[in-house]
Amino acid sequence: MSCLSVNNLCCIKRDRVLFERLSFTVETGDIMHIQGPNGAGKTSLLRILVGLAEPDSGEVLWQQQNIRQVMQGYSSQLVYCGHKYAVNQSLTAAENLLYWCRMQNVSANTDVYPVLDEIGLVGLEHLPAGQLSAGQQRRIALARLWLKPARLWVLDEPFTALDSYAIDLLSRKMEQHLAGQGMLLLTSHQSLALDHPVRTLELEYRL
Ligand SMILES: Nc1ncnc2c1ncn2[C@@H]1O[C@H](COP(=O)(O)OP(=O)(O)OP(=O)(O)O)[C@@H](O)[C@H]1O
Repeated sequence: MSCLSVNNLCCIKRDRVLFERLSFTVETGDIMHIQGPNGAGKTSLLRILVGLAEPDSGEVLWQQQNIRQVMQGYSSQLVYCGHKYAVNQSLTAAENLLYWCRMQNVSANTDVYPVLDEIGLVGLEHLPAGQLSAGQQRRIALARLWLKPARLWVLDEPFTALDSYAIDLLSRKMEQHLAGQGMLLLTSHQSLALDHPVRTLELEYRL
């Protein structure tokens, strides 16, 4: 049984059809790398897949049910990191993560400091996120993957702004997630260096 099924999706923005009749399934242990030129519709697709946007037609099913009908259960099994950091600039890294954990119903006892240590933010934890570099802010956003147990990760350009250490750390984290029966959909303009077979979905830029 497919965990995620995408059936006949169509997305139109400003009279331009980004994609139509798009169908695929994602099973346990699958990683799908969504590729395509700037403006092809990759972010638009991810936003539909996580329920932040509606398709013009078609449907997204989670365990055979439309995500609209099972949004609460679906969200509990999902971590979405958009291409913007979604990090509050006035809060520290730890405050951002604790706030996010509360929003996501992740255990109130969650200790974010071991995660900050693992992702290389110790020593910076007292600074507001707005005073951190782009790569450091990206690390805060990606720390969510360490904090919430979720079967499905949907990541929009997760490697952007990361240095080689952080790219390697995230790549190993992705491999662990997939080996543990997780699923991953991501966009990336960079090629992936993962010890796991990668499926690709190419979106064309349609005029
Ligand atoms: N809210 C919106 N209103 C109108 N047009 C939009 C909106 N969001 C996206 N678009 C348009 O949809 C097209 C696809 O955008 P999208 O962000 O999905 O592309 P992408 O493939 O993710 O690009 P990139 O590789 O640059 O991140 C673009 O032409 C964009 O201008």
